[in-house]
Amino acid sequence: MRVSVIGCGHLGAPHSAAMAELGHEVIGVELDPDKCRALGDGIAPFYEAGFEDLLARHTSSGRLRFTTDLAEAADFADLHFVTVGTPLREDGRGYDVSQVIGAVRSLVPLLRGPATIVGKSTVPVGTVARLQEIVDAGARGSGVELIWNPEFLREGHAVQDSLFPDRIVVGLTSPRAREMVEEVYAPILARGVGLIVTDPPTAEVIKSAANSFLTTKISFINAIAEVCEFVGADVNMVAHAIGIDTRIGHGGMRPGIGYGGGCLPKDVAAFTHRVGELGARHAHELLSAVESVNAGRPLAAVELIEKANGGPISGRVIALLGASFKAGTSDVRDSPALRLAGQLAERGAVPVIYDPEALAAARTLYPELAYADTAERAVTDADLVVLATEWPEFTADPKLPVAAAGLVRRKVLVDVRNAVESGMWLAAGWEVWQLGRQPQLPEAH
Ligand SMILES: NC(=O)c1ccc[n+]([C@@H]2O[C@H](COP(=O)([O-])OP(=O)(O)OC[C@H]3O[C@@H](n4cnc5c(N)ncnc54)[C@H](O)[C@@H]3O)[C@@H](O)[C@H]2O)c1
Ligand SMILES: O=c1ccn([C@@H]2O[C@H](COP(=O)(O)OP(=O)(O)O[C@H]3O[C@H](CO)[C@@H](O)[C@H](O)[C@H]3O)[C@@H](O)[C@H]2O)c(=O)[nH]1
Repeated sequence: MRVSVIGCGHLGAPHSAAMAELGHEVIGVELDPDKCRALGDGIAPFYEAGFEDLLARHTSSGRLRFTTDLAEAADFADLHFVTVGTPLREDGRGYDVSQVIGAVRSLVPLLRGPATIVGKSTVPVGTVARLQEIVDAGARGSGVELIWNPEFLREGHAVQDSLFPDRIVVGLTSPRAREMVEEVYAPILARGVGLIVTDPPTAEVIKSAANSFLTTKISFINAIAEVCEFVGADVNMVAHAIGIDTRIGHGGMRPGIGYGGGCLPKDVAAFTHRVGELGARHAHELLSAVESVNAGRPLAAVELIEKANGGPISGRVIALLGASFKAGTSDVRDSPALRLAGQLAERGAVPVIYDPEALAAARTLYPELAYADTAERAVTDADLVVLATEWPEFTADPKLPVAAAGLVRRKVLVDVRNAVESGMWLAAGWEVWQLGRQPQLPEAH
């Protein structure tokens, strides 16, 4: 099939490469000329595990190319994915859907014959109905189908999640639209992946509900971490034990500094606002509590760091390992690690940040903070080491605690992601502090 992917950011770029991998001929449309050029040259404009290889393979095979010209894509493709951004509005009151509206409004008059538009951006309920009016008013003839196909991929796993999703959800209104979906995803569906076919408003709510549930689970375990601190219990053990119950499950329940990134914070904020507007009082109360727990996590981390330091941190040099919002990506949008760095700096400490992939992005966003080009340089002469993003090279490489032990002023690790294998740090003489747990001391090991 000939497909276009309009908006080649963290979702659209991996999606375009995944569509080429499925065997389609793909044209990606990206407004940003630098990003567009890099993608066309097979160079990923951001780090995403496995993406650059796939991109390079399909740009050189000729099955995947990129343009800034929407008209070229309109002429070329039969099916158009819309993957542009839906940031939070500046006043925080819901999404800014102007990129989505703008993309569809520009595309529709360019379509010369039957075509299918498949929206993947995350949008508030009611957006598809607005877009349908634009399609109905602007299409030159009949035969332009609009489908909503929310995306569930996680950054850091974008390629894998695009090619091997848990399920595919589509909101559509005609048998022809269903046929187009079945054709474009045929290789995935042939593996037995479930296709959930529903109406557009239900598809919209499914996406908002999924992200709201994920944040609820994270805030739930973080609230329990707070309880554990009061009573001297161990939140990691609690999460492990309750997760064995299959109704609860272990996935997405790692306690820590809270959720960040380009999706969960804005999606739950926008949905909370929307359910409030709708008058869904209980949903509003529930989601407001989820957000409130999350907003309190950086402070909980700062308090733990102060405890580990034995008092105020003003003047302390703090090595901060991690800047991206999670491991596996260079994305620093709404990064809890950088939020924490800001709070430490506000208290007079000197955070020195290292990240294996996100340094350039972090430097651009917060040029006023201090950075180091290696983990070793970041920890040199540090009073404390804070693990802020759970990259495996920090959590699971036994060489780091040994090397760092000889470079720091004090061997104190504060792991605000509850992610390290503490045994290797304890064995190298470190104290290990984690949220919702008692500190672990090397002599007790
Ligand atoms: N990032 C994820 O993992 C993920 C996962 C699922 C859903 N989503 C949703 O997907 C959407 C995109 O998210 P993202 O993280 O990729 O955002 P992003 O900001 O990284 O990418 C959006 C891209 O669209 C481009 N763009 C905007 N208008 C355009 C137009 N008219 N024509 C061509 N290009 C245009 C922008 O230049 C940008 O590169 C959002 O609604 C988001 O909530 C994202
Ligand atoms: O147990 C957990 C899991 C995640 N997080 C944090 O939560 C945030 C989001 O993590 P994750 O959900 O893995 O990453 P995203 O790539 O933002 O993906 C989410 O947002 C996407 C955009 O909507 C959806 O498509 C995905 O299904 C949804 O998981 C990050 O800061 C994580 O560190 C935790 O604190 N504890």
